[in-house]
Amino acid sequence: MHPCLEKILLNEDEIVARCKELGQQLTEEYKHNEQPPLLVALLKGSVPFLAELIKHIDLDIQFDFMDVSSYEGTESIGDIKIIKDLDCSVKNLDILLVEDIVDTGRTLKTVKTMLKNKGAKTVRVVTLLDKPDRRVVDIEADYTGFEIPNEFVVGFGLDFNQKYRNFPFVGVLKEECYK
Ligand SMILES: O=P(O)(O)OC[C@H]1O[C@H](OP(=O)(O)OP(=O)(O)O)[C@H](O)[C@@H]1O
Ligand code: HPA
Ligand SMILES: [Mg+2]
Repeated sequence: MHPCLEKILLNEDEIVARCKELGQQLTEEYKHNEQPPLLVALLKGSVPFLAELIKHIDLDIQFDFMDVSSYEGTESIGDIKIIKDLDCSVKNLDILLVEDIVDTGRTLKTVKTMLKNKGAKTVRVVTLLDKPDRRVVDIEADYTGFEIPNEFVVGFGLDFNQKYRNFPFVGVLKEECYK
């Protein structure tokens, strides 16, 4: 195991199995919709989750990316910066926002409001991880892979200072590696 890891919280098989369940659930939820949803994934953390999830959605979906940033190291800085906006319009579309983690909830709340203000018909959220103990704004995902305790996690897209996103599992970072 990597020397900066305390433990593995979710292994690859568990994550893939949960993505399959979520994909099947989303297929059911949207299959009678007028139009398939546009998946909007937030760079960079949600990329591995998006890649796994879409294999299991049996609909003619499309996806696009936004890049917003609010973290320096392990600290949420509160102020959400847009680094890259969507390439396409969301007007009258059913949007499924794809996140790796909902932590304080600030990113999700801000992006959800932005998409609604741009005329999205509906905005729902699917997240791989939810850390409810850390929430500072009132927001919940519609579909959640796993609820996790209040520990700083890395892997499957999640980073510490841009590192460890490529781990095929989610692990807890040792405090001595970031404090
Ligand atoms: O609920 P919050 O406290 O807002 O935190 C969650 C957000 O923070 C992280 O993104 P970050 O801004 O670090 O960008 P990244 O995806 O490129 O790592 C993570 O990927 C979520 O998008
Ligand atoms: O626990 C986390 N790990 C990595 N990035 C994050 N962004 C919010 N929470 C986390
Ligand atoms: Mg991050």
